[in-house]
Amino acid sequence: MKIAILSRKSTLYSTRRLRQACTQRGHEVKVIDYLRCYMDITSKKPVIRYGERDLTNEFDALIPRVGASHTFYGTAVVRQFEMMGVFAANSSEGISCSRDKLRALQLLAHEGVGMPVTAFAHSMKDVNGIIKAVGGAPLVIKMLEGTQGIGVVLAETHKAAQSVIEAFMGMDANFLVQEFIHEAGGADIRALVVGDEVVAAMQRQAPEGEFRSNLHRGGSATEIELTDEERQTAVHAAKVMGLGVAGVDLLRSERGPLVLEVNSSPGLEGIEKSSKIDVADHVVAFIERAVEAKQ
Ligand SMILES: Nc1ncnc2c1ncn2[C@@H]1O[C@H](COP(=O)(O)OP(=O)(O)OP(=O)(O)O)[C@@H](O)[C@H]1O
Ligand SMILES: [Mg+2]
Ligand SMILES: [Mg+2]
Repeated sequence: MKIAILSRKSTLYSTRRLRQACTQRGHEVKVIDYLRCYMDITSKKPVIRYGERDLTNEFDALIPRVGASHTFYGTAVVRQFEMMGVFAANSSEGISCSRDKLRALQLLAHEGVGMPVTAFAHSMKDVNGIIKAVGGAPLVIKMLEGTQGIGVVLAETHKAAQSVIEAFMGMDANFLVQEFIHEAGGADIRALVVGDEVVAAMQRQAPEGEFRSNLHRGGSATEIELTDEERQTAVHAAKVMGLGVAGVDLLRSERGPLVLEVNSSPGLEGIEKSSKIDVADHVVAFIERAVEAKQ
């Protein structure tokens, strides 16, 4: 097969590993900077160009690695390839869906995927209302644009919750308010879903005195064995988002696994190193099966 990896940089760990896996499994592979793809969307036959090159009939399959800051353009490029009949490991729909965090959580909840009790509001008049909706303090407040744990705040008292929520509202920031899962103990689980199964998992543990387990906040990754329920929850969440490849973040709670979010371009470095599993190989094998089933 001819496979395109849509990525801004061929030197990134995940991009490198995916490229290696394609080659090792006997495929031709090219890394394409999706921000340099341009398209004629008006012609009857979709066209996609990359500098001087016409990519229109070049590839059988696509591995999108669209960065969070380029969702809009990146998904347009993926959509253009899809309209040319190219199989995408993650569809443009799936990527868009998971990137809109609020919408994603609403869909997951609707499909019965467990998650911390989550609420959002717009008006200052409803501050006490949303605090009550999630069961009162302690609670977690998250800015929707945040990443790597930045913009995630633990408010331990009602007063603290009120003032942080009012401050976010005053800045016109988009945020949600969430029940604090105390028993997670500063740890979360990343489950890497490929197709219908969890192929690798890791636990991330926050350092002493911190509740956020993000590796960028000093968290540490270790191997972990998931329960059947955790596996099923992760696979179900990826399915609801419509993603073939997904990093599903879970908390362990007294009422079972709770999903925090679903990532469409999960990083491979932390998880491959801590689990010692060749995740990239699983991704390419999944693409082979999907393309074969389509023919
Ligand atoms: N409701 C919660 N109860 C307990 N701990 C939580 C809760 N929500 C988040 N955490 C902890 O805080 C960390 C960061 O939260 P979250 O993953 O939601 O935001 P983020 O990492 O900034 O966003 P992104 O994953 O998109 O980069 C989680 O990994 C988890 O350890
Ligand atoms: Mg996170
Ligand atoms: Mg994330």
